[in-house]
Amino acid sequence: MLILIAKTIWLLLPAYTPNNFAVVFGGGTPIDLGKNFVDGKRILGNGKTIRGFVAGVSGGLLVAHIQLFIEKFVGVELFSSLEYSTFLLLAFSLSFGSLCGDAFGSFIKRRFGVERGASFPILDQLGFLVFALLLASRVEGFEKLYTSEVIIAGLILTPLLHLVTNIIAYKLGLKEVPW
Ligand SMILES: CC(C)=CCC/C(C)=C/CC/C(C)=C/CC/C(C)=C/COC[C@@H](COP(=O)(O)O)OC/C=C(\C)CC/C=C(\C)CC/C=C(\C)CCC=C(C)C
Ligand SMILES: Nc1ccn([C@@H]2O[C@H](COP(=O)(O)OP(=O)(O)OP(=O)(O)O)[C@@H](O)[C@H]2O)c(=O)n1
Ligand SMILES: [Mg+2]
Repeated sequence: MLILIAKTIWLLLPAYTPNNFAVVFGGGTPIDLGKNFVDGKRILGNGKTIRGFVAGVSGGLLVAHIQLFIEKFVGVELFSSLEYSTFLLLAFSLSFGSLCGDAFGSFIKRRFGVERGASFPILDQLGFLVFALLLASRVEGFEKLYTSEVIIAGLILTPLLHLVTNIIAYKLGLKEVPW
């Protein structure tokens, strides 16, 4: 069970850490350039910035490469079981998909009139992961690594990890809210 948990977190880190890097390095021009949707509300809001998106995807790719190095060092064969080009596509799909899912979550929250920064349970905790996995599922060899056990474990673990890391971020003064 512990192996499955560690394997799941390991395999999902390239989808998790973009959110962390976005918090740390985000800010500046919003992705929606401050514009409103047809309903008169912001498209995404000020919580989704271009710098946060770019830093987040880059951070996810960086973490994935550190993981690849660690795997080769300790002799674990997960990401390192893939051709490098396939690994790169998988890491990019997870990172890019994660922040696209995060942005889509913001789009939905704005449509419901939920203020930027307000909590929207389930969507906040899982939206990014669903997008990341959907995009990554198109990559050859995905199902070899992301088995149904890993995906189910990820869907259960992620809300808990999301809560814990948001509380850590709030305590570190990186976020105004602990969610
Ligand atoms: C390279 C390797 C091997 C590991 C690097 C992992 C890494 C860089 C972890 C840092 C993640 C962390 C704990 C950050 C805390 C402070 C911080 C910057 C938080 C900011 O993010 C908060 C929040 C923002 O998301 P939001 O926009 O949706 O509100 O982040 C959301 C959290 C998630 C999406 C899930 C995050 C979960 C993790 C990053 C997993 C944490 C890793 C462990 C508990 C260690 C387990 C590792 C192994 C090998 C089993
Ligand atoms: N593409 C992104 C995603 C996140 N962030 C930064 O990370 C913080 C936390 O992200 P999140 O909780 O997803 O955004 P919220 O501020 O809660 O905005 P929303 O209500 O739209 O989710 C954001 O405030 C923002 O500073 C960013 O700059 N760019
Ligand atoms: Mg939020």
